[in-house]
Amino acid sequence: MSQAAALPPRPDSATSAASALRAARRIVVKIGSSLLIDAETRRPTRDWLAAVASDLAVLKAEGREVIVVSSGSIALGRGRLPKLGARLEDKQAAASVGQSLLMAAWSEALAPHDLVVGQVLLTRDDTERRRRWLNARATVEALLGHGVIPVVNENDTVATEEIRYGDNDRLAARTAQLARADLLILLSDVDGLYTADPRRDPTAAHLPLIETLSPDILAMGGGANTQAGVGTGGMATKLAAAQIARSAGCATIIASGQTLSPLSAVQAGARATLIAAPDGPMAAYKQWIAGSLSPAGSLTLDGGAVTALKAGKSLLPAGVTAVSGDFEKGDCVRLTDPEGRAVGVGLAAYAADEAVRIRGRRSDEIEAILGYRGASVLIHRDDMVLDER
Ligand SMILES: Nc1ncnc2c1ncn2[C@@H]1O[C@H](COP(=O)(O)OP(=O)(O)O)[C@@H](O)[C@H]1O
Ligand SMILES: N[C@@H](CCC(=O)OP(=O)(O)O)C(=O)O
Repeated sequence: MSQAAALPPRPDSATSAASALRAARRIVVKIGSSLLIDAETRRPTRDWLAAVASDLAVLKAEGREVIVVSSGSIALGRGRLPKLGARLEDKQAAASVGQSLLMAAWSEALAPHDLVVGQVLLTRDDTERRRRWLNARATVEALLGHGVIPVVNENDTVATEEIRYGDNDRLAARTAQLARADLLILLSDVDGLYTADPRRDPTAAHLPLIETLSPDILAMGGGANTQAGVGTGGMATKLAAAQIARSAGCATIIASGQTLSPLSAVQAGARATLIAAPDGPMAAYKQWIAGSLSPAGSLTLDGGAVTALKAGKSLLPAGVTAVSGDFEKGDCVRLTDPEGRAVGVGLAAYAADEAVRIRGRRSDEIEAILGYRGASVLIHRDDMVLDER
């Protein structure tokens, strides 16, 4: 078998946001524009930032590693250049100006705690293409290794619609996956998930613990929401993010950022929603597969195979159009769609040279081609972890 990175052992399953936060060792905290930026002045909310910085410093002092995913570049940039219009290049110019203001605000807030920040700007390709993924992961690891707090945002200055994550909830989940964090915290203007939008339905009930992201739960997120013109999230994107995080074995907390020290508040038991990480031997096994640092090769799938995998099927040789790398039977391989986008990873039931010979062929031809009767699938669904999006 090739080098599968051992995931850090996960803490015992937490059943509340407070216990999940107390147990977490690598934490991604996502902070939305509406919390960071005063809607009237369009400047950073400095007192709030200072209080959050103290919270982060406490976590760091406890030996936890923290990554911040911070929105706000576009809103801050627009605050500084109010004449900018609505064209893509205006938004990108706003992001360019605002991103440096954003980093300055974080740097200033964390400096009194002797904490250094490192700017990490990602586009979707950085988490979907293997080489860039490994590169981004190595950078984040190096920053954490030096005690730095990475401050991540989408690279809005160059990202166009086709290559955007689109919202920072998803970006934060991808960051948690990339960094193999055990906890993702989404700070919002609401203290968790309710059975319906609490702004519209006063009878909506708060849900403190979600163990399975069933279609019923996902439907509670409704559509996207935009507050005061400075945000693009909404509950739907938070649930989508939690789903991505879960696929990487990471729990998610949705909590209110509207108090001065939101992280201490959660740790002390403030109301929040915990979306627990998956449990059980299969989840642990899949986590181990997903944590495999260096897949030894890759398989390109046709569109039909991608659809079949998403429907829970195993990968048949017939759906594979190309094989690359030099992997052995049982090695981890990366799966990509016809456009080269990552679909997931899995353990190959055949070595690379055999996979080359049986790709595109029917399962009942395998024996005649290889001269022995092997598995009827190239990757069994139990040996596969798909990227959720
Ligand atoms: N089921 C739900 N539970 C909680 N909030 C919901 C729900 N459905 C919709 N929402 C809305 O989502 C909002 C949070 O999203 P948003 O303000 O876009 O977040 P952020 O700016 O933090 O990314 C809440 O203020 C609430 O009005
Ligand atoms: N990357 C963008 C933020 C996108 C976003 O999702 O914003 P928000 O809903 O405020 O978290 C920016 O920095 O302006």
